[in-house]
Amino acid sequence: MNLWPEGRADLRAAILGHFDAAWSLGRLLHRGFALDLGIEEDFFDARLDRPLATLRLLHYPAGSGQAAPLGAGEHTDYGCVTVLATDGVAGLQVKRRGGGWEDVPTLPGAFICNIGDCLMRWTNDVYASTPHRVRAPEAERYSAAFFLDPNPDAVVAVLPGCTGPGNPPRYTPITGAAYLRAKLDETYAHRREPG
Ligand SMILES: O=C(O)CCC(=O)C(=O)O
Ligand SMILES: [Fe+2]
Repeated sequence: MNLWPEGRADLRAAILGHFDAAWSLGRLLHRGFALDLGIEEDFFDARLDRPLATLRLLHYPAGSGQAAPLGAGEHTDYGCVTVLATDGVAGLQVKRRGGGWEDVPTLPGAFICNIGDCLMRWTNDVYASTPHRVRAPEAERYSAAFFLDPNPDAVVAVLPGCTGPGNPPRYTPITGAAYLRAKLDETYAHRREPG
């Protein structure tokens, strides 16, 4: 559900416009992924046309001197791909496969695109979701993260080119809706525990 501030129709239009643009970019990226994975270029189109997508608008207060060292702890995103726009204030770091954190540079006009856990599952770990975190920024920081999960009824089953002799599927097929529900249950399990 969207809650909009009153009297700011311009904000609503800008945010909905950004949502649509990020969604289009996400689908376009999937055309590239499909070509890379050796499947039909439009394979993901019909699986991302009613997606479980979220645009999260984030604000990090200036953090230097605060007790909490991080703006966001280490995590991977759940979905297929995340399209992130930032205001250019540094803070985001990605973890290299070999370990070690690296600052993500700001390129004016560019988005930061992260592979998420769902695409990792779909590709049988051929693509890896990127662990990342946000350092408490020196200055106030704004970002907008668009998370693209598949359609609720899309079946996320290991893609044909990502499995074969000696490389069995590591995951069972699951619908987009069941996948996201399981991820959210995992994340918020502590909230349901008694006490
Ligand atoms: O604010 C950022 O740069 C990243 C935010 C993020 O990783 C997330 O919301 O999942
Ligand atoms: Fe993230």
